Amino acid sequence: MYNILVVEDTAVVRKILENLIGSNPFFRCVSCKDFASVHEVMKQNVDFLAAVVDLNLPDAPNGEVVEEVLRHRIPTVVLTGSVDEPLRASLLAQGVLDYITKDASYSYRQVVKILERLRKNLSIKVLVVEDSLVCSNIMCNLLRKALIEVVVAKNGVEALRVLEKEPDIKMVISDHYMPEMSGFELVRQLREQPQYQNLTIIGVSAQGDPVMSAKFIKSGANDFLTKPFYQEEFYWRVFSALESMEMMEAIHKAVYVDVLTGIHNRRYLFEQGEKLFIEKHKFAGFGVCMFDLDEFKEVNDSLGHLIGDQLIAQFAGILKKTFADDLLGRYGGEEFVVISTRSEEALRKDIANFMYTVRCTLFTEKNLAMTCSVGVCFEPMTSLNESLGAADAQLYQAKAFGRNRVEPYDSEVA
Ligand SMILES: Nc1nc2c(ncn2[C@@H]2O[C@H](COP(=O)(O)OP(=O)(O)OP(=O)(O)O)[C@@H](O)[C@H]2O)c(=O)[nH]1
Repeated sequence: MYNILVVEDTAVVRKILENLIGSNPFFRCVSCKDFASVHEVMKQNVDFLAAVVDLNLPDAPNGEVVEEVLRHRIPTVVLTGSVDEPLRASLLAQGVLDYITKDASYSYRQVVKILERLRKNLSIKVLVVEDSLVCSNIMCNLLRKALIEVVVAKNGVEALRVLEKEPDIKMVISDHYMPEMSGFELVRQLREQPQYQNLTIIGVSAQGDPVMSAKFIKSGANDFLTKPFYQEEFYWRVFSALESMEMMEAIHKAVYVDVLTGIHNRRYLFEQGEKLFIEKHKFAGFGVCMFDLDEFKEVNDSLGHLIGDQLIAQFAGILKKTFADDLLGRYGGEEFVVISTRSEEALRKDIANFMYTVRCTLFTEKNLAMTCSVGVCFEPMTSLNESLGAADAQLYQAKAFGRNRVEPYDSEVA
């Protein structure tokens, strides 16, 4: 739960903000109606994710509250009746994150949108690639003020090294003119590699070359910024690129992830499995394993489907942990498939470990002892479907031979 400080003297506006912010399950609203109460709250050393403050309060008519909140290093969004250029410049110079005019109900939803963005930013890491220290510092400070973690590189070569070391970087903001490797070249090289297809890239360059933005976007960047830029433009371009990225992640999850277990679904398994099958000659091996819980129907029938669901999810969790380096998916109800490109020996060892773990585990709150059967196909086949069919036939054998075993029978994995 994140605390949000709301400072607003008009009761109606305060109520609207309290309702909008309070209806977000991640936020707890702490509201103050005047400057005096802000002082009191500040004495309590509460951690605030952000503050939404009215510029003019009866006991602080000249924006003193903004200064006070910023002094406590709280990211601040200012609410104001109107804003002209001198006010805008002075607010931004003070270090305000953004300002919103109270002219429509949309404004208040925009406030919540910014707060929600700040919350999500806590788990975002951005790489800034820029050879000019001044420009790099401007961008880094803006990103940090919006609670984004920042790493820096001075050119494209360094950026590639950083990205390899820190795979959790979600976005790259890159200048073009840099020694050793330019921004275009960096974008081009990144887009050639499969692991960087979903990386969000914003190109940056100074005015002067009118086709620079087109060149950046054609090389694979998602957006472009011309230096010098306004703080607002920087933030809204970065934020909207992050939102597009998150939307794509959500769509990907809806299409490819099984809701109950959180592991990949059958669609993903087949799509990725086909790719691996085509390239199987490049790998140490190609094994297809089919896992099925034994006498699982009995659990549903005696304890209900909710316990059955918990059991399936727990079972999938053990699979995920054991076969972390392989392609794993939920094939059907309580059937799971692992497609491995590791050596047969390595895969056999992990199947044996998995069987051991399942036998030692007590499942769900009912402490159920369960077993599973496994069908494995290590043989080279002419298609993925044929490999899956062979593994399925072996699974059938494992069930027929009494369950709780691996087929083809092997003393090491049984
Ligand atoms: N709770 C729950 N049950 C599921 C789900 N998907 C499939 N099932 C149930 O899984 C059970 C599978 O039963 P069977 O195919 O007879 O297999 P089994 O009882 O495990 O017996 P063997 O496989 O022969 O050892 C059925 O009762 C399905 O309704 C699910 O998502 N949640």
